[in-house]
Amino acid sequence: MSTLLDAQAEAGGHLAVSAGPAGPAVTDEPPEPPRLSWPQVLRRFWPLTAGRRLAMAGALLCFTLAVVADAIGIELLSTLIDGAVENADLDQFWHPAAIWAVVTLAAAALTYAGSVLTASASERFSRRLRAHTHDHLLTVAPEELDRRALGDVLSRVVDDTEDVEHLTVSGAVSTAGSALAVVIFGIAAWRQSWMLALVVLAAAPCVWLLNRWLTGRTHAVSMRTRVAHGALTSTLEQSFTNAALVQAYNGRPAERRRLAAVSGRLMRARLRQTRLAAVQGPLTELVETAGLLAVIGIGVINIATGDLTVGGLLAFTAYLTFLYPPITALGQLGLVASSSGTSAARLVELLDLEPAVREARSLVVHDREITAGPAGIAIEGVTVRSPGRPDRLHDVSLRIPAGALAMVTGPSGAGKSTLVELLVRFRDPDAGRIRLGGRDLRDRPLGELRNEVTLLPQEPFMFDETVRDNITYGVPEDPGTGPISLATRDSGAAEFLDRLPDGLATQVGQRGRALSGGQRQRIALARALLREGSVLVLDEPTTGLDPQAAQNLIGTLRLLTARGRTVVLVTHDLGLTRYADQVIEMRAGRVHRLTVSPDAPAHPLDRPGTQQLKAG
Ligand SMILES: Nc1ncnc2c1ncn2[C@@H]1O[C@H](COP(=O)(O)OP(=O)(O)OP(=O)(O)O)[C@@H](O)[C@H]1O
Repeated sequence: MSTLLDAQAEAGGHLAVSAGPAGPAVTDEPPEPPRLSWPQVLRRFWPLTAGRRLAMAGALLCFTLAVVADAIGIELLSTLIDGAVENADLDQFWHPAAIWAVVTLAAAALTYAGSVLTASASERFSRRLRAHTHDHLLTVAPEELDRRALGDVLSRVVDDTEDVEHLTVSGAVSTAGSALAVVIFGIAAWRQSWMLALVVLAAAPCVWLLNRWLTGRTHAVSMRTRVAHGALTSTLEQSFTNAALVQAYNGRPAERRRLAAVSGRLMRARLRQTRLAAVQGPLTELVETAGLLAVIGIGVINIATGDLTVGGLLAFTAYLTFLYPPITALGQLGLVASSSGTSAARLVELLDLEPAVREARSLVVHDREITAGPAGIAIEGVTVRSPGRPDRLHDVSLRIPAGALAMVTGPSGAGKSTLVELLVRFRDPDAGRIRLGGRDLRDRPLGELRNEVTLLPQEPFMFDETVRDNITYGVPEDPGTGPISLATRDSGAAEFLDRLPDGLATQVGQRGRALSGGQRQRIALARALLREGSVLVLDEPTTGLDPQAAQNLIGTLRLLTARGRTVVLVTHDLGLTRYADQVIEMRAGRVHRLTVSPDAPAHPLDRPGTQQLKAG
């Protein structure tokens, strides 16, 4: 199987770079995908708002009504100034004041309702998008995920989904709300005095243009911040996951330099971002103050000519204060759209990764008569290509009878793990086919196939749960104590379970750190044995086992084959091959030699009377 070192070297990754004498070389970040425009983001992600659109529309309605209520409040301010204040008459105070209080209360309630509705829609959208992305990534070939920096993948699933939400749900609602607020306040101001309304509306483009100008500058910096942030996460992730190697090889100084380099980039980008943000506030305030002074100046002239009342002028200044926030928000729209558009592109890149294999379009069974047949495996002319390199497998044909114990051996890189990947359909062959019980693997529902063919991977993967949870992983219903005891006995796990502090309830820790390598191996084996599929594929299961445990494992596997299960075991341990019914020796992607024990079960497709199936 290709190793981590291979994968990292291929990806131009951490280890490859750190090997150089140049010191703190920093990995090149993969090029960022081109940013998506807002309409593109909406087209792509709008379907995920299904079921939330009513809440979004409700929120927009609430915000709009709140703006109308605010505009009525401003009108009432004008009435109060020109009536009660101008004439010093308390009688003219109570009625408008009461209405104003009610209207303000209504505006507050509407704003609250709008915020709650938006949050409910946006949080549910985020949850759905994260689940969708997570689910999709689990259909992608595991090696495709291994190729990428984990930190970067996590940042896309956690952070970029938030940005996409912003553009699709909360940002969409608030932008529509801001646009409506500008229209409503604009109309209300126009009704008071068209001349002052023109002044107010003339100031609006200035605020908008200023924010747009700043946006362009901020975008480049925020991109740099984002990239530097991703590099920092990846560097930390690689340092920590390779901590044992770093310590054993005195790699701390190199890691420190690497971290200093990426941290420095993040620091510089953040400082630039802060400087720009610090300029934005005062500049906006300057333009707003200029607008306010213009309104007051022209207002004073209008009051002198009798075209405007003091209340009217106060109303205008209030309109200005209410108008600028939505105008500013609209001006910053470009920034939000561009930074979220970048996030969306990063997310779409993950979502566009092709699943390793596809469900069959038609699950019609062609070989009806053998669907319930034994789980013999027929590998027919299978080739797996690797661009620019020799074929990983080349025209391999094999038959493994149901109930046989087949061992696959061969030097490193011979194609053993590639064969395993094909049997569990982590990928499909580029040519040829594999049949199980007579049916092409591609014609079976994936779920059914994965229940039928159990894989024991080379690496004993562990979740940070209890031993029991790890053993029963992937079993739909709690199997109960009996089958678990049987699996732990057959795998040899029972031997050490009693010595664990809480037996089956012991927490195994991150990646099973609380267990030894051999213990992890046996728990993984128990997990595989607990599953009831008719084929068991084991990739180097004896690594980490002592000779006695390896012998016991063979005994267990022989028990399984006696019960009719087919076992394919990849091993470098040639001492084990004498227990096999078939030994398949691979070399350079081809079957070099096939040794069949005389006692080996016959393949169902080779039995007389089943010849027609070969044609099917
Ligand atoms: N993801 C990959 N992309 C391209 N080529 C690959 C990939 N993984 C493996 N290979 C190549 O395919 C060939 C077969 O690799 P494979 O992992 O199947 O060998 P193996 O016999 O299992 O080796 P080992 O005993 O070291 O695990 C090798 O030449 C390897 O470099």
